[in-house]
Amino acid sequence: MSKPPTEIRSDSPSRDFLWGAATSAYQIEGSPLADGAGPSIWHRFANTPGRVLNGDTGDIACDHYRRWHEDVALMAALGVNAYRFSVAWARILPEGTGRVNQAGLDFYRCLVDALLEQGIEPMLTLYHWDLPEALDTRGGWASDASPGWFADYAQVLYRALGDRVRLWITLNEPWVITAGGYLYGDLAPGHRSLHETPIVAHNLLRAHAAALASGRAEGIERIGLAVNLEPQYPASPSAEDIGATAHRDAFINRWFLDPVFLGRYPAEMETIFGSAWPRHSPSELDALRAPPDFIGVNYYSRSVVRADPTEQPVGARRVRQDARPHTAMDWEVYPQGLTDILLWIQGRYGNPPVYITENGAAFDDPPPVAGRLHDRQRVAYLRTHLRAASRALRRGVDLRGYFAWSLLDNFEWSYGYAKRFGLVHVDPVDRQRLIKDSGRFYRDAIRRYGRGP
Ligand SMILES: N#[N+]C[C@@H]1[C@@H](O)[C@H](O)[C@@H](O)[C@@H]2O[C@H]12
Repeated sequence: MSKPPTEIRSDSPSRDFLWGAATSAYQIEGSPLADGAGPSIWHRFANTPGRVLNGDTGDIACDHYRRWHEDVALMAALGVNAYRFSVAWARILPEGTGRVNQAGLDFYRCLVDALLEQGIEPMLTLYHWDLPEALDTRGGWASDASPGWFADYAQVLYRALGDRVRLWITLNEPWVITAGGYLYGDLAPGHRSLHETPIVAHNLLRAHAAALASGRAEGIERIGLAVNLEPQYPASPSAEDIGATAHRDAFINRWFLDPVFLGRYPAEMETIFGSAWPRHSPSELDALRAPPDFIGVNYYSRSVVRADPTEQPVGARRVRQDARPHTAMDWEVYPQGLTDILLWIQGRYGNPPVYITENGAAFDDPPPVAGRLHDRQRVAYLRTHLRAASRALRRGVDLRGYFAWSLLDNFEWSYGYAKRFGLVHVDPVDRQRLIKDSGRFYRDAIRRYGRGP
């Protein structure tokens, strides 16, 4: 059995360092229309032929909607003291606004109560990509009304669960919501519009600010924003590659964090979008200033960047590092990038509290044999990235916790079930769960380092 990480310590600035696992509603729950729930854009998108690999959908997924108690027991067996999950908006408000579906609230209340009974801290993500279909027909995130819809939805949840849930996240990866759903079109709702993209991004930032304000009014004290961060490194010292790297860094890493912390967009955005970039007044920009109580960092890999005018709209492309290992997503395994991006946050935004809200890897796991699944590559990925997090901790980053992505093998969006990130294997036929070696490794790491003195 692999040794646990040798460098993670529990003497983080906050003694209640959280060791968790993360999931999202559409990726694990199944039963998307059960008990009065309305359809989401992912229910429609996945059931549209050609949108998802192998025609996979989240109609069953991990069947978590019916097996949630089993999964809470799994978490207890792993020894996690936190669990990050998302709420399916359309279970709570089937039409997106207005009528509340009590059965939806009851599901999440039962889940939260079961977590608390096991001493597991819930971290609730309000939005993880599954907009109610009813709101998409009213313009979705491109609608000027969308921030208000989101703030009202958030208020329903704050009032229903605010006495039990202490850690909230407004949006998961606004960059992916924007770029995947409205620019590149590989994610729901599948738009490909250069003009719509910055409008959506602006509305998401307005929505985050509105949900933060709504939470403050309800006495919620710890509200974060989860962002995908990918450190960018120039492929050469040439001015072209350095310039292209700065553009890609603005596009991926600073587009959303600069407005919420600094009240301004990166200067590169206007160059990237050209005439499609809207004119924002000073008051509109200042209204975006809504610093979260913590940043959720979703880290997977880095990019080595070369200038490429054919790669629009950024004019830059990632250069594959063939000499290094890659995951099944063809992402370079680069643990140092996690240390670097945590130190970047510390320096740029004044050392805010940070949780690593997602870190993990898809690999083509071997099949289970005799009740064991030896996912050695994932064990190595976790060990090296936990060490990378520890290096940032030792340099004063206010790191409060680490959430492995993911608890379960689950629905990987447009890849369907072809990409598996879980600490726990989910049988594709009967959905039986089996803790992988990586889950055992994580459990040992938590035992040895997570709850220490
Ligand atoms: N791809 N990939 C894995 C993982 C995805 O499954 C999550 O839903 C997202 O928050 C983020 O993209 C990361």
